[in-house]
Amino acid sequence: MLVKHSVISNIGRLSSLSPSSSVLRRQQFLVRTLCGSRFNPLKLIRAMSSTSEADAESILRTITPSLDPKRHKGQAGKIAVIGGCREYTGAPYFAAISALKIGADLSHVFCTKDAAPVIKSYSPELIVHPVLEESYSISEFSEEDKRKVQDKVIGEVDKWMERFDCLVIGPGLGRDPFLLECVSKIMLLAKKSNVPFVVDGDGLFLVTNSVDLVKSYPLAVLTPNVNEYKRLVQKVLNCEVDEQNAEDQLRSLAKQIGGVTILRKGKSDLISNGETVKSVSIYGSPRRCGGQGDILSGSVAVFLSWAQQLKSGPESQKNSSPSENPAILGCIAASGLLRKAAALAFAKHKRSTLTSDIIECLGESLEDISPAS
Ligand SMILES: NC(=O)C1=CN([C@@H]2O[C@H](COP(=O)(O)OP(=O)(O)OC[C@H]3O[C@@H](n4cnc5c(N)ncnc54)[C@H](OP(=O)(O)O)[C@@H]3O)[C@@H](O)[C@H]2O)[C@@H](O)CC1
Ligand SMILES: Nc1ncnc2c1ncn2[C@@H]1O[C@H](COP(=O)(O)OP(=O)(O)OP(=O)(O)O)[C@@H](O)[C@H]1O
Ligand SMILES: [Mg+2]
Repeated sequence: MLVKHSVISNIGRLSSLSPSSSVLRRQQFLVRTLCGSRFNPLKLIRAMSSTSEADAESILRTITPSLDPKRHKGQAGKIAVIGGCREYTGAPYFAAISALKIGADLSHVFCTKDAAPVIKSYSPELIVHPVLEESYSISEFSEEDKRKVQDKVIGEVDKWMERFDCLVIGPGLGRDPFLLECVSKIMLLAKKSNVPFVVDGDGLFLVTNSVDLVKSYPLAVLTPNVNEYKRLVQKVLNCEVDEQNAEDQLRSLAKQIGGVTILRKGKSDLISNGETVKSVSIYGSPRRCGGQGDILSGSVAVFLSWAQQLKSGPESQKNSSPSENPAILGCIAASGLLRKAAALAFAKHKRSTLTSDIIECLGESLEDISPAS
């Protein structure tokens, strides 16, 4: 037992973990492992050192590009949100406007015809394409005409695909079967063009039922909330969510889906691509108003694009770009910034804090970490 105690304290010194609640849970799990009959110090050391609280602020500083007058419109990011239907117009708006507020140059929304005028009315900054169709609008069509409509939808998105740095698929998409079939074809197009995509909201409903759509695509990021994560774990790992062993389960899930990046939202955000697991536990806000996940998905798209630019740009030759993969960096940066902005918005608005208030604080929060000049 003495040996076990010294192993624990040495691991404690070796690991640079900060005392977030997920880390505490993990330590409790490890102590249980230690006291159990199958004590394996090597396994324990590996487990202890594999999850760490990410330094989100330092990553934000590294990947946020400077505002160079030589750069032209588009270079700071062209994002497209695929979402917005009769029921939900707020979610795609939140994701698309957050991308602009962080610093992307252009933000598009591909939504249904009904949702488009509403989304346009929220902001003249967004480029809104009323191209998606739901079953009710084609219910009288023959199978052949339905095919034609589908081809037209895909064609409209395809015209733009190569120009986008990242897609956000799912905020306010709804679950209409015809619409989701079109969206699965849009995912195939994105993969063909090597365009990264973030899957959120109803996009995760689609992917959970057809995991092959994202399997082994390294440029896919999934951002499930509690419910969406539960459904994904049940479908892919065929078991229930294990809170006591959250990091290892997340790693297995990401690995099982072929190394996609998963950002599991919660009290602490946990991020894994099947290899490393990082956490972001910066204190955000106690308000749980709807739409904060939409800010997150739009933000991941921008930061992922910036991290990827850094990796492929001249900085990478100077060995000054971070070694971590751009999807992981994008998730850490987005989670850190959202939490900072939520804290700032809450300080100002308290109980009446809304998602729009948090969006208003994105710029100030990023400025605090990475000043424009
Ligand atoms: N303004 C807009 O247009 C917005 C539109 N949105 C869009 O809506 C679509 C559906 O997305 P979603 O998130 O509402 O669906 P889902 O995850 O099934 O949750 C549904 C229910 O699950 C529960 N629940 C949730 N969290 C929980 C927790 N931690 N722990 C326990 N239970 C929890 C809770 O149920 P309740 O407590 O009411 O029983 C909750 O109501 C999607 O397209 C999304 O993008 C949103 O982005 C918001 C802003
Ligand atoms: N219990 C919590 N404590 C602190 N922060 C949280 C908590 N739950 C979620 N968050 C933060 O809020 C953000 C949005 O997560 P949430 O679980 O609300 O997503 P969502 O349900 O998809 O939101 P949306 O309403 O946009 O669909 C995450 O980045 C996470 O950091
Ligand atoms: Mg959501």
